[in-house]
Amino acid sequence: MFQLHAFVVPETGKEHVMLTLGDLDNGEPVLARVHSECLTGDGLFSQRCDCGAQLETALEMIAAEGRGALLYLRQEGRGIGLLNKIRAYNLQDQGADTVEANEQLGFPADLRRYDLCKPMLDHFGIERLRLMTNNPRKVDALRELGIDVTERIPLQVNRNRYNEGYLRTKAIKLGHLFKGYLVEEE
Ligand SMILES: Nc1nc2c(ncn2[C@@H]2O[C@H](COP(=O)(O)OP(=O)(O)OP(=O)(O)O)[C@@H](O)[C@H]2O)c(=O)[nH]1
Ligand SMILES: [Zn+2]
Repeated sequence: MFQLHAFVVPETGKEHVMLTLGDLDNGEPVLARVHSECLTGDGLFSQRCDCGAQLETALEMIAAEGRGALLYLRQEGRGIGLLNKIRAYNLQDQGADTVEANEQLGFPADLRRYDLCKPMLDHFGIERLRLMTNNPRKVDALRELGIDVTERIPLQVNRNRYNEGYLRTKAIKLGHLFKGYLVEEE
């Protein structure tokens, strides 16, 4: 049984969520997922990304350990918002990849920030994480905030014919670490 905690950032009014399970402030590194909002994948079962399956698997892994945390950050579409992500999907349907589509809309490839993770984790006395992610830039961003990421745990799920190109672009252009793509697992 997870506990849900809601946070609000006063400057933006954005509401974020943290799901927790077990005793988190005993000093042992916490199995954690820092997940960015994806309404289409997380809520509407879209198969063109890996978000929904990653969310489900992360929660299953935390449940299996009986201890962990999931930070659900409301930065849809790598920070460009839902409408712009749908515009980006349209451009991708016309041949652009996920990075080119962002650029054609006038955005950088990834606008996300992870600053708010620090006060959310501090609230529970969590200092060290075993982070479930394929994204080394996420690990770096958390470390720069002073969060001790003791381990990166791969979260490679839901590769299918609809998201093959998307996952490949993430490996080649965004540095994600996937087995079986250009960039091998370290
Ligand atoms: N702009 C844009 N955002 C996308 C696209 N596909 C998924 N997203 C968003 O990307 C975010 C998820 O990012 P990912 O790169 O899949 O994953 P990550 O969180 O950086 O890395 P992992 O921890 O390995 O999952 C969510 O906010 C999605 O809404 C896309 O084609 N364009
Ligand atoms: Zn997604």
